[in-house]
Amino acid sequence: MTKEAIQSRVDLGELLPLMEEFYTIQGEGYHKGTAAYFIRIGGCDVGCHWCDVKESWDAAIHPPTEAVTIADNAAKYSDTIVVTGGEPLMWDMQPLTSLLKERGLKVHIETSGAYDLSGEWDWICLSPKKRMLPKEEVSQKANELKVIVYNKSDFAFAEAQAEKVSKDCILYLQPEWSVRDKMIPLIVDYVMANPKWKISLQTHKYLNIP
Ligand SMILES: C[S@@+](CC[C@H](N)C(=O)[O-])C[C@H]1O[C@@H](n2cnc3c(N)ncnc32)[C@H](O)[C@@H]1O
Ligand SMILES: Nc1nc2[nH]cc(C(=O)O)c2c(=O)[nH]1
Ligand code: SF4
Ligand SMILES: [Mg+2]
Repeated sequence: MTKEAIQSRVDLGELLPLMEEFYTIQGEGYHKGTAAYFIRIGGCDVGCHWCDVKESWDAAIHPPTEAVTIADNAAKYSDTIVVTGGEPLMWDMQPLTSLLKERGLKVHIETSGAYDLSGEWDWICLSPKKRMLPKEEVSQKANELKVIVYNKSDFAFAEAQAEKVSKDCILYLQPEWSVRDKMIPLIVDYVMANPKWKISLQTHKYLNIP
């Protein structure tokens, strides 16, 4: 395929810059503890300074991979698939998610919501970022809102984001990993004072699994 042909198939979402895929336990949020196959798509320009997957940011270093190959492979491992990144919504997720749904799989996304919603999802985890606020449609359709708490100002940001989600959306505060010892006590106090929120921890890091 020529460079142009590859690019036009990436633009259609038929090829996706695949960084890695792995079978593990969902560590975070509502589905934590559930075995799931993770598909990590490269490319993100949101620029969180504490991002734990900065190697994902440059899409150009991740090979354009057939969505059908990704779906066929994922189906061998699990009935629950988590599409993450990078920022998966930078790409058209319709081809990949319809291939996963055709195979009878439950399809979840981890997203900042900074790009328009594409794809068919059984579960949307929205983790909004101040630098690039979520699109309204993603906020409205989110099943869980997972706000990362790096400093005290993130509580006010979390409340503002909670105004934009549906009434059924489950609300989580998750400590940023590098400051967890400092922020966990503040999050504990905040959740006890504001019990519409729950705590989410990156339990996979405590379990030493991917
Ligand atoms: C790496 S991101 C990829 C998906 C998407 N770009 C997003 O931010 O939602 C996956 C999840 O990890 C969270 N995350 C990333 N770095 C983190 C860190 N250092 N501490 C806690 N959570 C982090 C993100 O907020 C997001 O919920
Ligand atoms: N086990 C595990 N759970 C996760 N939940 C969200 C993750 C992500 O990076 O999107 C993640 C991850 O990287 N590993
Ligand atoms: S939006 Fe997600 S992948 Fe992008 S920098 Fe932030 S945490 Fe990392
Ligand atoms: Mg992760």
